[in-house]
Formats: sequence, C-alpha cells, structure tokens
Amino acid sequence: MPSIFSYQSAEVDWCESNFVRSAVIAEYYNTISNVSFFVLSPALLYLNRDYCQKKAVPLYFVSGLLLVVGAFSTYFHMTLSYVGQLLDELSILWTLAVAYSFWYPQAYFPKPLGGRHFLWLTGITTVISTLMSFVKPTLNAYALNCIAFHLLYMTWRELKKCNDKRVHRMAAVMVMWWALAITSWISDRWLCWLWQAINFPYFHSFWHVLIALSLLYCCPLVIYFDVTYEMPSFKPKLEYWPSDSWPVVVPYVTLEEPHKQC
Ligand SMILES: CCCCCCCC/C=C\CCCCCCCC(=O)N[C@@H](CO)[C@H](O)/C=C/CCCCCCCCCCCCC
Ligand SMILES: [Ca+2]
Ligand SMILES: [Zn+2]
Repeated sequence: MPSIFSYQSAEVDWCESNFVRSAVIAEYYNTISNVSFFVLSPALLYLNRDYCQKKAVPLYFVSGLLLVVGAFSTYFHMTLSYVGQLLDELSILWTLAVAYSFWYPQAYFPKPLGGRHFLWLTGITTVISTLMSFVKPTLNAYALNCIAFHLLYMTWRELKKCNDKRVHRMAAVMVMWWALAITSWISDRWLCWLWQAINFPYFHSFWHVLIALSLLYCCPLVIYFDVTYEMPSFKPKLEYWPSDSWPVVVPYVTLEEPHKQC
C-alpha cells in the first residue's frame, strides 16, 4: 500500500502529463506557475501599504496564508501526493476562513448573530469542513470553488450601493479574471481528453495565474469596503499601478483623511 506521502498517491491527477520535463517534479508547469502566489502576496502588501499602516493584521495574515497556499500547491503538483492534495485544499479553506473572519461586513452577518458569534460560526464551520475534507478529497475543490459565488453575490450587493465608476470597473475586471480562471480549472478537469489530443494540457497552470490575478483585484475591493464600513474616519480611494493611463493596471487602495477643522 503506498504511503500518503508517496508520489502519485493523491486522488486527483491534473491533465498535464507527469514527469515529462523533470524526474522529480510530477507536473512541471503546474508546479512553477505557483510563482504567481509568491508575487501576489508581496504585491498586495506593497501596494496597499496605506491600509496596512492603519490596520496591519488582516492583510499581513491573508498575504502570509496566500504564501502558504502557494507553497503547499507547489508541493502538491511536484509530488501529486495525498498529503499534498489535502494540504493544498486545507490551506485554501483556512485562508478563506481567516479572510472572512477579518473582512466579512457586519451588515451581512446572519440576523441573530453578533460579531463574536459570527467568528464562532466561521470557526466551527471551518473545523467541521476540515474534518469532512478527509472523506472525499476530490469534492473539496468543487466545494471551495462554490465560495466564489458567494463573493460574487456580495460584490453585486455592494455595487448596487456604490456610485464610484472605478470600483465598478475594478469589480468587472476581477470577475473577468475569475471567469477565465474557473473556465481553465473546469476545462482541465473535464476536457482533458481534448487537450491531450491536441497536446496542450496546460489549463491548470493558467488557472494558478488567473486566480492569482483575480485575487489581485478582489483584495483591494474588499479593503475598499472594509475602510468604508469599519474605518469611517478615512475615505478610501482607488488608484492604479503603475498609472491610470497604462492599458494594463493593478488597483490598490489609498486612504484619505477628511480635512480636519482647526
Ligand atoms: C470577505 C471575504 C474576502 C475574501 C478574500 C479572498 C481570500 C482568498 C483566499 C484564498 C484563495 C486562494 C485560491 C488559490 C488556489 C490555489 C491552489 C490551487 O490551485 N489548488 C487546486 C489544486 O491545485 C485546487 O483544485 C483548487 C481549488 C479551488 C480553490 C477555490 C478558491 C476560491 C477562491 C475565490 C477567489 C475569488 C476571487 C474572485 C471572486 C469573484
Ligand atoms: Ca498529471
Ligand atoms: Zn493547482
């Protein structure tokens, strides 16, 4: 019986052929494309430094966990081991749980629950999901992907109340990257026969890059609403890096202090 750490002991095997470009890395492109998470994390911290200076813990925590996701995903695609698969999925689950605990707007808390009760609910749900994730690991990734639909729903509700064109534009670009990402993920899972027939089985590595791009837009959006709701003494402003006039830009949030009266 193979050990849970051994190569190819995972329940899933992505479309990319194994050990083609390296004798030690099972899925070469799926492994190296995780570099996206190692770029994403410092980029979020650097660009949104105004927010970090005022409220350091949430973004440091989430960025740190995104590095952990990148590291476990690298290990998973390198080995395709059962442990690698679970570490990859559980690190995503816990990153989402931490992000929800820090940033979920109070306005959306289930009616009878206050702040501390919501944290308990998130914690208990995450622990139960962690235990259940050992039952059928292949289903975990589908369940995790469903969380994006809840984020889409919250974004839609917030946009209805927001007149800032920049925020709408940022949300639209985020949704575009996410739609491309999820299409790549699904097509790698379901249409592998087709991609292998045309010798192009690389859609899962596109997913890594595209989901990191969508998070590069999602995090400033969440920060924007967090400042609006939770830091009323500041006004959030969306800026684009490197500058507004570039065709491809990365959004980030700066904080403006409303003019103080002497
Ligand atoms: C108020 C809430 C704020 C939420 C902030 C968002 C925090 C995001 C946290 C973690 C997401 C990391 C996802 C990276 C996955 C990389 C690893 C990977 O590719 N694993 C695959 C196997 O190699 C596995 O099959 C993938 C599983 C599915 C993961 C689904 C993650 C959903 C993330 C939602 C992001 C939404 C962005 C835009 C939404 C419209
Ligand atoms: Ca494979
Ligand atoms: Zn992956």
